[in-house]
Amino acid sequence: MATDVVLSVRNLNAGHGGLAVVRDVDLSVARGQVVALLGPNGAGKTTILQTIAGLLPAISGEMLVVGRSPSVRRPHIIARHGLAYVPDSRCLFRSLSVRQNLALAARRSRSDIDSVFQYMPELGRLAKRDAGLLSGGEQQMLAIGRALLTRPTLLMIDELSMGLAPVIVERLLAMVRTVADDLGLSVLFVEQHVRMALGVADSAYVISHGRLITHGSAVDVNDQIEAIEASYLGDVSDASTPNRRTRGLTSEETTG
Ligand SMILES: Nc1ncnc2c1ncn2[C@@H]1O[C@H](COP(=O)(O)OP(=O)(O)OP(=O)(O)O)[C@@H](O)[C@H]1O
Repeated sequence: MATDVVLSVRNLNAGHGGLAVVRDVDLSVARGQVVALLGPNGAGKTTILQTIAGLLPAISGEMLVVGRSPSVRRPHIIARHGLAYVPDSRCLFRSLSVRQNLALAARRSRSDIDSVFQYMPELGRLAKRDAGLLSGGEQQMLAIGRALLTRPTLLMIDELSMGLAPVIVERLLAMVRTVADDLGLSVLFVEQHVRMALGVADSAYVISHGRLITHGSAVDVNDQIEAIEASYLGDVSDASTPNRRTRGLTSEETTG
């Protein structure tokens, strides 16, 4: 693996209970690159992230994640070596305060909690509030802040926009881009708001029914997106509000 590649996935077949839902997927993320993983519900995006994180076994294929091969027996190893994964459930300690949630993450890395507040001043003002009382956007910030305190080389975020209004998603995406640029962090994120995602990403992968249908620079994928939606992803004009999971990709034009 070239040193500037922090994630390399080749011919990945992955799924649940030995049944493949993801087939022959190739994917790579370079150091400092922000990469979007796009596709309709059920396409296999979460399965890919979970397999990369070592939470699901790969059926076949090769993966190097921050220089290591993920192992379901020891997923903490790649976490220790620089992978941070923010699942769509966010997994916060709801009865602990914002500061306590951050302190737990900062313990091992001895990171400075205040460095998170620099990027997310709202969280600083809410430091004493229980995580369970935060709004959805604030919870997502906390989940990302907590991940950043582990000083990752690669940050993976699943469904950043889950339950959030588009205006909040836009702010969070901009914040993620700024952090990536400032820290030289690589980011792989799953996002339903396609055009917003392409607005901040360097490159993107689009999957449908478990297969990669295209990838390229964000500009190139954006140029093809209408054809991609029409050919592979179905009509998005019936996409529901961004607060709900939708059948197709959510287009900002359809959600306001
Ligand atoms: N634990 C599981 N056991 C069996 N099948 C599963 C499990 N989790 C997901 N699947 C199936 O695997 C396929 C891919 O699901 P996955 O969650 O990876 O898709 P996704 O692209 O992340 O979708 P979404 O955008 O809705 O989160 C779906 O058909 C789903 O029903």
